[in-house]
Amino acid sequence: MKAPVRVAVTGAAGQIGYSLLFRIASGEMLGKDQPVILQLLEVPVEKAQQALKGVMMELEDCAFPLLAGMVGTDDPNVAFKDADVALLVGARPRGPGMERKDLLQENAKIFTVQGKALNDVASRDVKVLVVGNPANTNAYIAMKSAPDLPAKNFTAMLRLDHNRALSQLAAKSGKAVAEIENMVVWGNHSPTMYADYRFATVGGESLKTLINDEEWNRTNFLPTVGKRGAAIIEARGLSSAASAANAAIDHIRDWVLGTNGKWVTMGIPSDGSYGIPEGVIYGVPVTCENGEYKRVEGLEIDEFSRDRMNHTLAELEEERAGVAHLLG
Ligand SMILES: NC(=O)c1ccc[n+]([C@@H]2O[C@H](COP(=O)([O-])OP(=O)(O)OC[C@H]3O[C@@H](n4cnc5c(N)ncnc54)[C@H](O)[C@@H]3O)[C@@H](O)[C@H]2O)c1
Ligand SMILES: O=C(O)C[C@H](O)C(=O)O
Repeated sequence: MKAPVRVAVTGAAGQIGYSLLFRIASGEMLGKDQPVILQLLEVPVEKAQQALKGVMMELEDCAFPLLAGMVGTDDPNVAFKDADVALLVGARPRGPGMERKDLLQENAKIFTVQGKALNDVASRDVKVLVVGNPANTNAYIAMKSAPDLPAKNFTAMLRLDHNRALSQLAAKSGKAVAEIENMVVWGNHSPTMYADYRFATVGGESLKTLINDEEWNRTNFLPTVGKRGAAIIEARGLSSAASAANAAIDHIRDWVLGTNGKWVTMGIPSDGSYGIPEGVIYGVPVTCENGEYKRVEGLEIDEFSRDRMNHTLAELEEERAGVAHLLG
C-alpha cells in the first residue's frame, strides 16, 4: 500500500467541488492504487461550513477504499498543512454579462492569503493548480505570495480550453478526440486565449491540412472555444462545473503521472521563451514526466499567431498591473 497523498481543495462545498471530490477520492486523479487524504477549505460562514459537512458526510457514505482521511476547515493553514497537491477552486464565479477579469478585485485577495499559507505550511513540492477566476492572474498572485516555494509549483487551468478545442476539432474533422495530438491553447483563460492547431496531427497527418478551412478557424473555431464559458453560463444559468472538475483532474493526473510524450496545455510561469516575459502565467504546450512538466520548445510562431499571442499577453499584463498593489 502506498503512503497517502494529501490533497487540499478550496471552495470544497461549491459546484466544482461537488463534481471534483468524489472523483479524487475514487482514484481518478492520482491512480487507483494511491490513497488520498482530503483537506477541505471553505469560508468561515455557517452556511458554507454546514454545506461542507454535508459533502464530507456523502464522501464517508461512499466508503471509498482510497480515502485515507478527511479534514474540513475554515483555516488555510490547516487545509494546506503538508499538502502535496492543492486545488485552488474557491472563488466567486462570474454571472451572465461579466468577463472573468471583472472578478479580479474581489477574488485576488483570496490568493494572497492562500499563497502565504501555502508558503508557510505546504509540502515544498506542492503542486498547485489555480481554477478560481481569473485563473492565470490568481495563480500569479499565489506564486508571488509564496516566495519560499519554487515558482514552477504554481499553475493555472487552461485544460478546460484545451479539451473544448479538442472536441471542436474532432467534430469538424470527423476524427476521434483520442487521435488528435499536438494541440495547444496559448495565453490567458479568457476570450483572448489562442487555440492553435497548426501543429496538430491525426495518425501522423497534419490536422490543419485535413481541415483546410482557415475561414472556419478564424470566424468559428477561435470564438467558439474562447467564448465557451460564457455560452455555458448562458445555457445553464451557472458556470461550468463538471467539465471544469474534469479538466482539473486531467491537469493534475497528467502532471503527476505523466503524458507519455503527449502535449497538454498548462498555464505555467514563463521562462521568457516565445516572447512571453518571465514569470507571466501563460498557457503553453507541455509534456509531463516523473512529476515535472516540460515546455514544448522551438515551435514556429507565424505572424497571425504572434498577433494573437501578444493580444492575450497584453490582457495578462493589464491584469497583473491591476493587482500590483496587493503584492507589495
Ligand atoms: N479555470 C477554469 O477553467 C474554470 C472553469 C470553471 C470555473 N472556474 C472558476 O472556479 C471558481 C469556482 O467556481 P464554482 O462554480 O465552484 O463556484 P461556487 O460559487 O459554486 O463555489 C465556490 C466556493 O468557493 C468558496 N470560497 C469562496 N472564497 C473562498 C475562500 N477564500 N476560501 C475557501 N473557499 C472559498 C465559496 O464559499 C463557494 O462554496 C470560480 O471563480 C469560477 O469562475 C474556473
Ligand atoms: O467562463 C467562466 O466564467 C467559467 C469558466 O472559466 C469556464 O471557462 O467555463
